[in-house]
Amino acid sequence: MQTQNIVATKNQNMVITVDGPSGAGKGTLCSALAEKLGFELLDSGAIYRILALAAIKSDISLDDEIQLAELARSLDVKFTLKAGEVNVILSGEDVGRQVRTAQAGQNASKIAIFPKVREALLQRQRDFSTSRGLVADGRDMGTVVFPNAKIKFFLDASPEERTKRRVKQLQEKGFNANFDEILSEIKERDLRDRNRAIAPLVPAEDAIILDSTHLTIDDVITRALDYINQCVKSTI
Ligand SMILES: Nc1ncnc2c1ncn2[C@@H]1O[C@H](COP(=O)(O)OP(=O)(O)OP(=O)(O)O)[C@@H](O)[C@H]1O
Ligand SMILES: Nc1ccn([C@@H]2O[C@H](COP(=O)(O)O)[C@@H](O)[C@H]2O)c(=O)n1
Repeated sequence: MQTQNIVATKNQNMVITVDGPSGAGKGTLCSALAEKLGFELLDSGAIYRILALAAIKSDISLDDEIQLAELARSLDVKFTLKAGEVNVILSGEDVGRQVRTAQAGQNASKIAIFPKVREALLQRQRDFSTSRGLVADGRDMGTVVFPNAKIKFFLDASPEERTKRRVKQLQEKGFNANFDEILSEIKERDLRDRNRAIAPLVPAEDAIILDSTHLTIDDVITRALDYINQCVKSTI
C-alpha cells in the first residue's frame, strides 16, 4: 500500500507539523506533502505577513501590540487556490505578491514577538485542522499550535544555503536580490525568531530534525514520506 493510501485510511484529523527557519524549504515540503496525502495546508507565516501588511495599510504601528492584536482578531483574509497557486486575499484585495517580499518577512517577524498577537492568531490557525488532515508550516506548529501532532518535522539548513535558495527564488519572481543583504536579513530574522520570549523557533522535543543543506527537494520529500509511512504503519 502506498504512503498516501495508508495515511488516508488512518487519517482521523492527522496533523503533520513542519517548523524551521526562513528558507529551509518548509513551504516546498509542506505543499508536496499536502498534495501527495490529500491534506489541507496551513502557511502560518503568511498569516503573520498579512497581519503586518494589514497594519501598515491601516496606519497601525508595528510596535503597537494592543492594536495589532485587535486587528488580528478582525482580519478579513482568505486563501484561494487558482491554477495550482495559493492566492492571498486581504479585504477583497489580492496581496499575494506584496506579502512575499523580504521586507514583508521582516515585518512579520517584528510583530510575531508580541504575546497578544500570537494569542489572537492561535484559534485561527487551529481551525485549519479538519478531518481531511493538515500539514502545518511555521515556527511553533509542533511546540504551541499543534503540540499533540503525531508527526513533527524540524527542517533546517545552513544560513548560506538558505540565502542561496532565497536569492534564486526572489530573482525568479522578478525581485532584486543581493546575497549579502539577504544573508544578513536571514541572520537577523533567525536571531529574533529563535530568541523571542514567546513561542521561539525551537524544535519540539518529539520532532524529527531534517537538515536539508546537502539534500535536494526530492530527497527531503522522500525522507519525510518514509518517516510518515513508518509512523503510520507502527500504529496499525
Ligand atoms: N532542498 C532544497 N534544495 C534546494 N532548494 C530548495 C530546497 N528546498 C527548498 N528549496 C528552494 O528554496 C526556496 C525557499 O524554500 P521555501 O519557500 O519552501 O522555504 P521556507 O522554509 O518555507 O521559507 P519561509 O519560512 O521564509 O517561507 C524555494 O525557492 C525552494 O524551491
Ligand atoms: N508559526 C509562525 C510562522 C511565522 N512566524 C513569523 O513570521 C515570519 C514570516 O514567516 P515565513 O514562514 O512566511 O517566512 C517569521 O520570520 C516569524 O517571525 C511566526 O512567528 N510563527
